[in-house]
Amino acid sequence: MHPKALLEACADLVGLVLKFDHPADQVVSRFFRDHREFGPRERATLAETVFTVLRKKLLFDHLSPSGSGSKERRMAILGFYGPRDFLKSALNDTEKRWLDNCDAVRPEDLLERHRHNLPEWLVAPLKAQLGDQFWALAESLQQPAPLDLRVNALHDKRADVQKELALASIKAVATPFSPWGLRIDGKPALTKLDAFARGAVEVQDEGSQLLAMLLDAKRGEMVVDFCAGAGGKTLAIGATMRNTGRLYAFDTSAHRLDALKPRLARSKLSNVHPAAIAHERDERIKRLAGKIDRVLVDAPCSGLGTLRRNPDLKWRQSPQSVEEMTLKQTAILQSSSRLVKSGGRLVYATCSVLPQENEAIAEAFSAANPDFEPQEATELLSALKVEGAAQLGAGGPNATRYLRLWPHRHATDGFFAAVWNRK
Ligand SMILES: C[S@@+](CC[C@H](N)C(=O)[O-])C[C@H]1O[C@@H](n2cnc3c(N)ncnc32)[C@H](O)[C@@H]1O
Repeated sequence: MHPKALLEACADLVGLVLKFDHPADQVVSRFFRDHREFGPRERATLAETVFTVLRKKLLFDHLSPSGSGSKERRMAILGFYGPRDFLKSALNDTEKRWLDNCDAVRPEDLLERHRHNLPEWLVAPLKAQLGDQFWALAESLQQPAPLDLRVNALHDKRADVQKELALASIKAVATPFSPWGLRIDGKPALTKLDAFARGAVEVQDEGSQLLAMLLDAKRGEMVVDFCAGAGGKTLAIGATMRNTGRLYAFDTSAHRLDALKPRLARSKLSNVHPAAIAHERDERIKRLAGKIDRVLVDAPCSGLGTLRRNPDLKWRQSPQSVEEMTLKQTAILQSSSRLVKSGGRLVYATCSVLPQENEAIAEAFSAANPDFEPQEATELLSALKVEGAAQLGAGGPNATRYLRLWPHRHATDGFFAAVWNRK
């Protein structure tokens, strides 16, 4: 495709995404459905360009007024994903000079907000937690996330799948913490691979894999994945149960559970029972009260730990939306805890980096429920032979109690987990 046409398409898509009417990944998918003319490479350019614009929006808002053409076009030029000479062949002389001037701006001459590209309300709680490390986090949140796979340990060995991928010219390295994970170079078309079709691999961030491990579900148990969504963690848990026992996958969104079905078919798991529930106090939950060995609550959250993948969230969330989320999280954790039988395990997890959605929810739950004994999450992972598990804790006074994963420290999304055993 001609560079000029591709840049124009990038500008159109930037314009659509910056309306913030819908999540960016949905806007991008819809654009591709409506424009079948783009091949895989052009799609990659389009998607990465808009995601770069979202990641560096404050910087680009600062640089773009000095340029010419529409705002969408200026933003698309600044965020363009591809070789500079290819981009320049789509620009007029004025735009080329402007881009050279923008490229020459030195980071040290920029204001802080143009370097971290985060909304102010998010900066304070992150600095309070991280101190100087805040800048390492801010930098990592402006990069694309790596592509992680989970090998279905029920049928395949990680080393074998790694060799199989190498034969398809896909370089994959073992993830440092999860024994099931492979980290891929680039973004190859995985769905065409036999390993994908037969359910040997699923796309899943290493951090999500560690959350599923923490539940430590065993053969023959009764287990609930309370907020199962499209079942990323459900599939990992079903495999640790060696396809035995009963694993309920609950979610209030039947639509999300529908996306679990083809994945379940590929995985060959037959112990998973997806069910849409009306809300966290659904009749089904009451009937199972006190009968479940292990419950995972992968709670709905702000998603602010996934900004590498969903950079629009930093512009779509607000202190109010986070506050509303915490009410939901408290209610869901309390209700789902009723399922846990005596001696059973409860895991609360989020992909947020905010203490309000994490430690605050866990501590309030512990205070209100003395029959649930907090466990040391990193010690549980050490016992499961996760190498370097001690590095996965929160640091400070709760060094081992909570799992706290960070993009800049662990190369995973930002995740939190708390674990209790019921007395
Ligand atoms: C973080 S996502 C789950 C992701 C999923 N566990 C995975 O690994 O792919 C949170 C899920 O909670 C669901 N949810 C929201 N409110 C709920 C409720 N009251 N009870 C159960 N699930 C709920 C949402 O529909 C969403 O799918």
